[in-house]
Amino acid sequence: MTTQTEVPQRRGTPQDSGSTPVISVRRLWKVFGPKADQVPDSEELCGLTRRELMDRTGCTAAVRDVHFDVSPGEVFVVMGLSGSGKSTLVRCLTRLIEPTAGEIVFEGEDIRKADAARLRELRRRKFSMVFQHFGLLPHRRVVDNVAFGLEIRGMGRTDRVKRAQEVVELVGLAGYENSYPDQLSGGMQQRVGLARALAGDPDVLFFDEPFSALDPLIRRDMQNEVIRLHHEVGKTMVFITHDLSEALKLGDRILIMRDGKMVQCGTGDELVGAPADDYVREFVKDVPRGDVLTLRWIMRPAEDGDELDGPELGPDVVVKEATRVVLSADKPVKVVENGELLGIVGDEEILGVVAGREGGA
Ligand SMILES: Nc1ncnc2c1ncn2[C@@H]1O[C@H](COP(=O)(O)OP(=O)(O)OP(=O)(O)O)[C@@H](O)[C@H]1O
Repeated sequence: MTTQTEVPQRRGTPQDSGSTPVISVRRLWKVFGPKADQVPDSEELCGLTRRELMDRTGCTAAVRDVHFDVSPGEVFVVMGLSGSGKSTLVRCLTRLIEPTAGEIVFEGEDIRKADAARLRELRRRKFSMVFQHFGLLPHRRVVDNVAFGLEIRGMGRTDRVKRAQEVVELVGLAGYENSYPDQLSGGMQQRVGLARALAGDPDVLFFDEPFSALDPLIRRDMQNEVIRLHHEVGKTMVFITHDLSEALKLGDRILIMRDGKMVQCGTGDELVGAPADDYVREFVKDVPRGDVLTLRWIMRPAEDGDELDGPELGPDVVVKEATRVVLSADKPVKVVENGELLGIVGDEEILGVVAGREGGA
């Protein structure tokens, strides 16, 4: 039996692709094991598979030559199967794990050069993490868990309780301020985790498989919660998951990893419409294509004889949302961007998606 991957509606992409990246990663390596730092510099060792490298040197290359940029306000998802290097990669970004080689620039600052004091400062003020195992302090009430980071920063009690109260309300936990973690369900505990991460008003939120331990309905609620919060607070987010539907739902862009290497980095429609290889193709094969592909992927050039006075839609409209307009129009829909006619879409193209005939995967 094949299961269809659920793909809820993606929201609009907020990132401004022309802006300076918040995080910029170049040639990043993390190798565990003896003489790890020799690996990235050795053409011969770099060419080995993970298994061969382990057999030859006893080293595991968890992250291999990864590069990407994260734009301000973007939700950037790192996706891959267990052991593909997601957690190691994201922990390298905040130097919870020391990278072996490569460059990580955060808001213009070379993170690899930061000393211990600067790293502490960055972790307190600029980064926040939300983990799968919520990491709440059991003997502290919700409000004091949320205020914990502010306390460490030295904020006075009145101010930190006021701020904690605001974020408790923001994540929908008003009324539970005085509860203890073990009095809350898993989903609610993770809301406390979210509130705690937001309390210090960080520049980037890192999520390490935060919802993996939650049951599917709660998980869906929490995904929607992240989308809502993202709309409200507009934070840059880096989100690890092994779940494609979660990646497609949350991610403006998705980096797919395999064996420590990046296989493809792109928007959901790029991964589905133009998978980089068979590995990605296999990943995305059960995605309902009409939910992800946009008109850009299915339009055809206008030809002589096409009637060009039909309705207009933009190229980034998702096929599912365009279906009604296209099928009810008696002329092809024009795909127009900045006044320029890019192509047309008629019943044929829409039905092609339904039948899985359009190009790409
Ligand atoms: N401290 C370590 N020492 C040696 N090898 C490690 C260490 N941490 C991770 N690895 C190895 O690095 C590889 C990547 O691990 P990582 O935990 O980053 O993957 P992941 O994609 O996050 O997997 P999961 O979803 O299971 O957490 C794995 O082969 C893992 O065994």
